[in-house]
Amino acid sequence: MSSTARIALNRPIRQLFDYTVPVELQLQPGQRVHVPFGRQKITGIVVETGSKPPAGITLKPVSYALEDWPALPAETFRLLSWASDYYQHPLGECLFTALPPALRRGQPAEEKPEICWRATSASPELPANAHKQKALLTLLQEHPEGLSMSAITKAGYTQQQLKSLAGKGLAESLIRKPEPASHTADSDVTTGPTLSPAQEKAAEQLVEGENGFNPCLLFGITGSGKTEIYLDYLTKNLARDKQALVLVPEINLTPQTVARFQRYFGARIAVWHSALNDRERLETWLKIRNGEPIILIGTRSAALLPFTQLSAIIVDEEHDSSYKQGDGFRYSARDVAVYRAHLNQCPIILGSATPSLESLNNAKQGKYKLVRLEERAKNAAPPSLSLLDIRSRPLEGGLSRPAISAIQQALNKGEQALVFVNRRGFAPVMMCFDCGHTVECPRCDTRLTYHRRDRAMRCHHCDYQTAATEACPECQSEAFKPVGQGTERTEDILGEAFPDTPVVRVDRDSTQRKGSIQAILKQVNKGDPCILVGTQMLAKGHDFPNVTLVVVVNADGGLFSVDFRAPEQLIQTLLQVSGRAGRGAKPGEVLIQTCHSDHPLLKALCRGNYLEIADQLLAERESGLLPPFRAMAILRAEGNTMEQSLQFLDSVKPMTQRPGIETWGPLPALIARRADRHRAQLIINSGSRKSLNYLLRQICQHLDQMPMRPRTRWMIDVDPLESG
Ligand SMILES: Nc1ncnc2c1ncn2[C@@H]1O[C@H](COP(=O)(O)OP(=O)(O)OP(=O)(O)O)[C@@H](O)[C@H]1O
Ligand SMILES: [Zn+2]
Repeated sequence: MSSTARIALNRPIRQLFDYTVPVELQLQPGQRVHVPFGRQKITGIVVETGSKPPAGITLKPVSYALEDWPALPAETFRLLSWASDYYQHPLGECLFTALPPALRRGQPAEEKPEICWRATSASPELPANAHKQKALLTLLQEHPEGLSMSAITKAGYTQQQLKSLAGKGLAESLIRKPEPASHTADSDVTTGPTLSPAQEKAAEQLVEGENGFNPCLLFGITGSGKTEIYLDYLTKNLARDKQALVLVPEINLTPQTVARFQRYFGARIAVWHSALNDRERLETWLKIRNGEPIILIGTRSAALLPFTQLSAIIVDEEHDSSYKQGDGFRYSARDVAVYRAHLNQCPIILGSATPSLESLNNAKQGKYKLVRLEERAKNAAPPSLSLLDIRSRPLEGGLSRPAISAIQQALNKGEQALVFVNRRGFAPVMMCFDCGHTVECPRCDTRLTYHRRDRAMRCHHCDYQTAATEACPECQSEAFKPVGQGTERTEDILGEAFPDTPVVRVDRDSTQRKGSIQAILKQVNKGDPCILVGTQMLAKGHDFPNVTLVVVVNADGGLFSVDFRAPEQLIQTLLQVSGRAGRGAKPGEVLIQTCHSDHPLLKALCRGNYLEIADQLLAERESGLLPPFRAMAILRAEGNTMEQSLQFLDSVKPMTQRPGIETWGPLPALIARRADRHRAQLIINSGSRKSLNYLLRQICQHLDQMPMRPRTRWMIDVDPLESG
């Protein structure tokens, strides 16, 4: 009799599928197989073999195995199974996130030779108006080694244009073999500065104590040289044949970090982030799966890759909210990484100048070792912070006189200034001063942001946009004006105030083009006087030695939010952006404009003691029965009407009425309507993680069996970062 296997598919359903296994196939968990599913044949992953098939059903057989080894080795498989249960996300989708797109589609797990294109020696005879083709031909001629199709499209040309050239015999294809993985010769590798005594002490503390699982929270102020510590740690402790994972919030923003790692480890460094193409992903994935001694620097999803020799993990800026996936499989890469270190019995370093309250609390409870670094590298002093009350001051485009003159002084001294604005676009609101009309998104409960550069009104919550108008669309009045500050507006004001100084804007809009952030960083790092204007993109990890002044245009956004995490996030952002000042030889100054200069949180911020603030916030969380003192999950519903969403959650609520569980709601979400979906939420809290997990599992089972009205979607968010 043939045996059976349970297979996970890449489908959003909490269900596995049984198949018979032909006798000649030896299957093991984690292996990729091809299976019939309905009328299709699709890729599946073996979860269990030798399982008992349900009685009375004739099973279809597995078609074949895609390879005779498990794409997901045992440790990765266990990690993802744990995550599936912890986050209540279907196992199939969890397992498939650990595969590169090519392998999800069922392509072979091997590096494909790459098809490249080059110019032939034929003499060009192109029509005079074929400008694009001519330009493409020139590009190909400049690259005799050949260009891949993806490089050609990235340069702005189409497949059609290439085909035309090939049709005329002007371009030809060639096959380029993947380069063999080069192992770095020792001579390529340099080391960095010697550690300062304070860094030395921290580095020693990191390795003290037990081998094996040894989580450390490296709490080092901004500019204290945490990256140097990571490098030193890996140099001394990572064996030459082992793998390490270095998680970073956003790789593209800080290309210098990768460059620093490469200086130490040369070709051992690989990167993993969303801008890689399918081919690059497959290549890196294979190296990791094959156990090559890679040090992988990657964003969120790197935490799920199939390492087989993992023996150290570093999570830089561990407080950063981009570690949490916001939709689908809502995992926290930081928390998954901690669990993974536990599975591997290997050390993990969580580093930050503003650690999350979760991690600080773990340190307080002795679960993590707290290692502190309280001085800046290179003898730089921490920046001095002060509040600028703007209630009674005239503002010019959101900037007060003292802020403008501080910028002037910095520029006079040949230094750079950074102005932080928490919104992109020109202004968050357009308002008519005659009839009071404001322009709202037709699909969301939000106002449209005015983008003057593109003459557009855009919703930052859905993809809606419309042309901007000069007059009020309601009463045609000319008194139709922008209200509030966005980066574009601040950029304009600064350009007028300082006509002889370059003003560089850094936000999602200005950095969309590939390479633009690199160009910006290059300009700033030349060190000539300039003014940087930008969103929290500027707060993250940058090391600009000549920035001595940071101005925060308005700090008040997070002070009165209903989201319980808002104060923590506000303080973290303000301290991180402040930390960009005075990292070189010259001292740094930070001016924070606010209408609430007597707010205790902001006053504490100016004393610069993050631990004091964190303790205060932790005390508030404890008395409010909030995380990290409670385990929290949110059941969210999205329906065609708010009533429908609330009713749905009301119908689930009775299931949660049991000892040890508290619920809040159901209530409409902070932005109740988004892209025409009406959103409501039920917050579920428990003092016991286990009880919460058990309850969530029951809720999922119950809801999976419920006949649902079409268009009412529900999802569970465990350890949510947004609760508004
Ligand atoms: N021991 C040292 N000697 C000389 N320079 C150092 C030393 N350690 C670090 N530096 C330099 O100090 C600067 C700040 O270091 P780094 O970027 O690692 O700080 P960080 O702690 O990661 O900061 P942040 O949290 O603000 O991003 C860098 O330019 C780095 O090269
Ligand atoms: Zn919208």
